[in-house]
Amino acid sequence: MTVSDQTTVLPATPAVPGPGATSAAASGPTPAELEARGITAWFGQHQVLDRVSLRMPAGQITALIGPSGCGKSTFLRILNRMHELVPSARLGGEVLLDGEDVYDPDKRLIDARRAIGMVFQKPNPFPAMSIRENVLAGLKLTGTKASRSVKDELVESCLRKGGLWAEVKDRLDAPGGGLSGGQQQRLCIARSLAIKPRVLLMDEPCSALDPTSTRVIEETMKELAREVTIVIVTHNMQQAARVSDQCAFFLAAQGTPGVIVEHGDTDAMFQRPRDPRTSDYVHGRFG
Ligand SMILES: Nc1ncnc2c1ncn2[C@@H]1O[C@H](COP(=O)(O)OP(=O)(O)OP(=O)(O)O)[C@@H](O)[C@H]1O
Repeated sequence: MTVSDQTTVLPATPAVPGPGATSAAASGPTPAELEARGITAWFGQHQVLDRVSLRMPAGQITALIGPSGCGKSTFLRILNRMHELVPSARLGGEVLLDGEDVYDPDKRLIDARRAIGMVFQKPNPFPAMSIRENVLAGLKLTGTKASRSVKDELVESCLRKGGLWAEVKDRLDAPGGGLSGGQQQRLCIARSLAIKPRVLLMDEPCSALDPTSTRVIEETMKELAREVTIVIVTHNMQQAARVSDQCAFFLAAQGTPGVIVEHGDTDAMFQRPRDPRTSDYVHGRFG
């Protein structure tokens, strides 16, 4: 996906701590396993994925890698039902969150988006809102009431988890738009965490950032993986090798939909790939 999604980040993650959430900030969410089974996807008549299956283990970081246009972002957006926002989009297959069908017609869309948050390529805080208001935006959007102390606790805990607290704790009322790009992205991560997702999807979250900010976000991701399963799309092979536990290599041969060529433990994928196409890709020989 080469465009950021300014309008859908909050509707994609609109959930909030439950009623009476006095320990909302203190109690951590539990990471969930996500499993895609036989995912096939289309935009109109254009089929972009063909029977893609992948298990993304709880509490681990799974990196989706592969050349441009092979369907990584589409796959990611299918995981939290954002694909269906595109009018021409269709899909087949199943997505299971800890064994429960994310697309079950009896389940509410909001629950899927609550459990499976998303961070986009381009940092997209609400620029005029304060840092504090940005973190709490999910609560505001859904009209959930919480006491000042609960909100304070939530703001601090999410900013700490996002690796931003030390840099902003003395200016929580300053506008989010005044932060650097890397800080804005960490603010977006904190905002996603405020609704306590069990899985966090990240679509090239560092591609607009400098190397220093990138490393800070990578450290943040590794810390977060203890409490939220992470699935990241990245074009940066070093990043995939540094942060992920598992990798899935997507490829779409000329004129055919994307498939997963190989997936598994990241070290093995980089050091002993089974498929020569994976070897060529991870060693920079194409893509
Ligand atoms: N909203 C859309 N409408 C129509 N076609 C789309 C849409 N989004 C993506 N596609 C097409 O689906 C295919 C897969 O795109 P996708 O963005 O998922 O690939 P990707 O692997 O994430 O690419 P990149 O690495 O460049 O972001 C491409 O052919 C793309 O043109």
